[in-house]
Amino acid sequence: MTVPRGKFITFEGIDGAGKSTHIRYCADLVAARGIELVSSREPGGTPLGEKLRELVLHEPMHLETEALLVFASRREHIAQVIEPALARGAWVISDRFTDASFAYQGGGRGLDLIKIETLANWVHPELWPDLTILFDVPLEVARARLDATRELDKFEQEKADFFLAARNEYLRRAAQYPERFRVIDSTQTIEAIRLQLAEIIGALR
Ligand SMILES: Nc1ncnc2c1ncn2[C@@H]1O[C@H](COP(=O)(O)OP(=O)(O)OP(=O)(O)O)[C@@H](O)[C@H]1O
Ligand SMILES: Cc1cn([C@H]2C[C@H](O)[C@@H](COP(=O)(O)O)O2)c(=O)[nH]c1=O
Repeated sequence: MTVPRGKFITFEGIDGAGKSTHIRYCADLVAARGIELVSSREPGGTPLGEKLRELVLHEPMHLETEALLVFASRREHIAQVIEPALARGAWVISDRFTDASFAYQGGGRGLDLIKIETLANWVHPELWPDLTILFDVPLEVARARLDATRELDKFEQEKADFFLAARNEYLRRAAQYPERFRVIDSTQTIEAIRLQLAEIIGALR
């Protein structure tokens, strides 16, 4: 008997938008349907990917090196985690994927979007998420949430212009791919966001 392929769901948003807060909740929604759920993140998700994450988040580097490293981490993540899980019918929720490269390396750092498109076509020509949930929030709100919590990494220390450009690129992609993206107004309460998420995840078959 052939197993139906699993669903690939990605969570996106600028740092502090609130995506990580909702991953466990969505994972539980999926698991409650009796579906195997794999929860992962980028950069990272594999032992090598986590080493690359440390470099990307903490070492200064050329913007193209940064782009190449996030795609190297992604290649490993797809080969070791995402594809095997989808093939056995599991659903995968990844905290970020290639839309983050468009937003951060493209929007934020100003890397030519054609180069990111080229890397995406090389690394995952056939694979795109079935659903991308974009947690959208004004920069001031995201910053206030971050400042209240932890020590900031290299990206989180970027200036307002970086995040404005990253947010704009996310919104541009959401408008370009409306069939894949769902945009959540992340200034709402956690409870209100959960209600929306339950509807979105519940509709995914
Ligand atoms: N809707 C919300 N209302 C109020 N506070 C929130 C909301 N969502 C998240 N928070 C709080 O904001 C902080 C940042 O949230 P979270 O870590 O989920 O953001 P994130 O988008 O995953 O950030 P990063 O990408 O940097 O990991 C946390 O302290 C969390 O409790
Ligand atoms: C996948 C990906 C991520 N980034 C950046 C975005 C964030 O600042 C960090 C990841 O940290 P998080 O708090 O776990 O979300 O990495 C990036 O610049 N490019 C990417 O492709």
